[in-house]
Amino acid sequence: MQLRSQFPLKLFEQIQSCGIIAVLVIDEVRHAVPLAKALLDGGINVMELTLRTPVALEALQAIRREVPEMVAGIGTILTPAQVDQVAQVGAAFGVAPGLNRRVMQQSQALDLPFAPGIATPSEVEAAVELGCRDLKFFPAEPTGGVAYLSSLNAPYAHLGLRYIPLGGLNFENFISYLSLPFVPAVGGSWIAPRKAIQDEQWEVITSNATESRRLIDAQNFGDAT
Ligand SMILES: O=C(O)C(=O)C[C@H](O)[C@H](O)COP(=O)(O)O
Repeated sequence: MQLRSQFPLKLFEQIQSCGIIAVLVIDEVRHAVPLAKALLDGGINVMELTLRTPVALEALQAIRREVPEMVAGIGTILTPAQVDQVAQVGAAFGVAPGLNRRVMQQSQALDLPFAPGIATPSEVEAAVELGCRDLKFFPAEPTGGVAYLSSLNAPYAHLGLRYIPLGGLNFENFISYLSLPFVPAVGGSWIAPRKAIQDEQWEVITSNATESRRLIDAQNFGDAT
């Protein structure tokens, strides 16, 4: 079985070389641009704005306009109609906490790079059936972390699946995931928690990003492709 990445090579390489997708819950559109700049200043150029707040799509448009170096995707995509909206505003990619066949098919129809969420073997197999090679592992820590993911992937190792773990990651644990050869990047909200965004703590966010990037650079990871 030959699976193709849902992500075009350039996008995959951008995600892999950043190593971290900053997950963001944004309450006010005016926070979008300073937030994106704060992340960039700390060396993080991949972000996911979640559709948990109504301003996410407008925030993404502002970032595309004013901070074009930022690779901005959308998360928490739960319906095919949301896939349409996300593709229309030019998101770089989409993700969801879970696997929804209709959402996946719509993203394929619209050529929106999309990684569905998986946490069990049955979900992995459903994603594989839909032709997915790139998966989001969610919620990573409560499900069993690095040991669980290694076990989960073992029967599928010949398929070359790649996982982006999210859920419960922080400064202490995210590096351990990146040492797995089938993990090109991780994601999470530890760099820019919702409260820090609400309080406009841009220097804190830059410093969290810088520290996270420093931890990655201190390792010597092999090529995870
Ligand atoms: O809704 C989505 O599409 C998501 O991407 C969910 C996020 O991955 C997690 O909410 C991040 O979890 P924390 O880092 O523990 O806050």
